[in-house]
This record gives sequence, C-alpha cells and structure tokens, in this order.
Amino acid sequence: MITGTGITKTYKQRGNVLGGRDVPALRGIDFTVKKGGAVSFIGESGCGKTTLGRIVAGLETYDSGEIVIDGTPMSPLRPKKRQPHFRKIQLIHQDPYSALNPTRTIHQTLQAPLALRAGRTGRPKSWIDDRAEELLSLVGIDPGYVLGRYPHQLSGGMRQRVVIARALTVDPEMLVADESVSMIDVSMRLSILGLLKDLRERLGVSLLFITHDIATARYIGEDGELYVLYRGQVVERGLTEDVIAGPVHPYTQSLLSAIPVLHGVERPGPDRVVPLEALDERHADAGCLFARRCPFRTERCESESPTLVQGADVSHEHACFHPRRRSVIPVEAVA
Ligand SMILES: Nc1ncnc2c1ncn2[C@@H]1O[C@H](COP(=O)(O)OP(=O)(O)OP(=O)(O)O)[C@@H](O)[C@H]1O
Repeated sequence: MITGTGITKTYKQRGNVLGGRDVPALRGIDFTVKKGGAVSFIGESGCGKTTLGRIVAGLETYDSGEIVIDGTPMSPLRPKKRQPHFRKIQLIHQDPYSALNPTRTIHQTLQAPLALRAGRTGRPKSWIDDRAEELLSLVGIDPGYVLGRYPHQLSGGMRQRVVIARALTVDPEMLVADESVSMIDVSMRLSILGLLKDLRERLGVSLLFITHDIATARYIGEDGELYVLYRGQVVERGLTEDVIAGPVHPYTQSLLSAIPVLHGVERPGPDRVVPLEALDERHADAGCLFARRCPFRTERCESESPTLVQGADVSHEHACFHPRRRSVIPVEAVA
C-alpha cells in the first residue's frame, strides 16, 4: 500500500529577486493507493497532476508531508536507501518517442534491468531472455518481431507497449500513468488504457492514473477512487462511480459537464465558471481557491478555506462550503 500525507511542493522561481513568483504546485495532498487498487487524479492543466505522479514515483522531491511505501516512510531514508522502495512504483513515460534509447535494440532495453534483477535474486542467465519474451507477450506484442529491432523501427503503439514491458521488468507493485503528457493518438490511447486495465486484473498491480479526462478516469478504474485536483488541492474524492454520479463540488461539476459551464445553475450567480487564465493568482489564495471562479460563492468562501470533509448526505468527501447536487450532463465513459 502506498500513502501520501500532507504532500506539498512549491517550485521556486529563479527570477524571484526580479519579481518572479514561487509556484505552489501541491498544497497538502493526502492519498492512499491500496494493493491492486486504482486511483485516478483528474484536474485541468497546471493543477499539479504531473508533479504528484513524479513525486509518487520518486522522481521529484517534496517539501513537506510523507510518502509511505508498504509501511516505510521515505523522508527519513537516504536517497540510496529509498531506491528499492520507489522501484516498486514505476512511472510509465507516455512519450514513446523519447522514452526509449534509440541506440538500443528492444532486447538490450529489456536485458539491462532484467540482468540486474537476475543478479540480485540469483537467477540463471537463461532467465533473462525467457523473462524478456514473457513480458513482451504479456503486453501483447510478438517477441520474435520486436526483440532485434530499434525503437524507430516500431510503431508508436508498439513502442508504448515496450515501455510498459520495461516498467514490468522490476515486478512493480504500482504503475503510474501520466496521460497529461501523452503524445499518442486516440485509438492507440484506448488500447494502452485497455492494456493497463488488463495488467491490473492479471498481475494485481495497482494503478495511479493521471488525466484531465474524467471519462478516462472512469474507464480505468470503475471500482477505484477518483481524486479531483484543483490548484494543488484535492477538492473532491471518493469512489469513482459515486463522485461521477453525484459530484457536489462546483469544480467537479464543471469538469463533468465537459465544458466549463455549469448546467442547472442556482441563483444567484452567473452560469459560467471563470476560466483559470482570467485569474490573477497572486490575489486568489485567500479563502477557497475556487471561489473566484465559482458561481455559488458567498462571503465565507472568499475568506475561509474549506477542508476535505465527509458530507452529511453525500457518499464521499468534498472541500466546499456549499456542496450540493446540481444537475450536470455527464460525459460518456470510453467503451
Ligand atoms: N520544473 C518546474 N519549475 C517551475 N514550475 C513548475 C515546474 N513544473 C511544474 N511547474 C508548475 O507547477 C504547477 C503544476 O504543474 P504540473 O505540471 O504538475 O501540472 P499538471 O496538472 O500536470 O499540468 P499539465 O496537465 O499541463 O501537465 C504549474 O503551475 C506549473 O507551471
């Protein structure tokens, strides 16, 4: 099980002395990914999704809070001692063009991490090639076709599958897929999503899925949990189906309506969520971070910060002073 408690991260801007601003990317995130579970983080560009994925995979440091992997807190450990723990969490690079070394054949790409693993676990050399073939078959490609080839000789979809096979060389407990940096086309994306779902079922590997698309989050983890991230804070979370069926935070409602417009708007207030770009973030940190875009804000929202609480008549948690079911037009799940 992997948990994060109070994770914060602020990017220091080098131009600070000249008036640049630090960027708070994560403002105290709590999460839990159970063994074999599926958790999706969704939110629009800049909400901190990629930062969170990189922190969870051990590729980025955090300022405060704690990541605990199978009961072991990471921050007291020296970087070298953290490595074996973070190895259980593999980030799947979703840019198939830069994820693989172009000068190595697929055999060489898989052989290197497998040889290390064989050395550590005392397995014979013959295991390395057998395992490479097994992993390629597992991700749905013919080992005979790809092993001797270089990445540029493969299609984008095959490259993406090789990237997943490489992540599996260390028998990870969790795969982190950051779709927001994905460069693959729609049909390929669907087949990769299907593969990840399949791997979760067959290997019991857990998934942390990062996306801006609620339909994808629904597809990848119908039985999983959904976290809605807004400007570095979780504003709503719960079982994916519950959140999608009855979102109570106006931000989640705007995401669900697929366009930044709330349907079934209540009075008073305009029926549009103000676009993020229209805000001057320097003045928007007091009170609820969403208040200035929210058609339902009250005075309280502008001065007090709501924290994540379990709603009285809601099945999941939200950070809103005025949680209410409002009618939205949900997007269809990807079939
Ligand atoms: N290396 C960095 N240096 C400075 N600021 C950064 C850096 N990486 C991210 N940020 C800022 O931190 C915030 C969160 O970025 P992050 O990439 O995590 O968001 P995101 O939700 O993944 O966005 P996207 O979907 O566009 O990738 C943004 O304001 C971004 O500009």
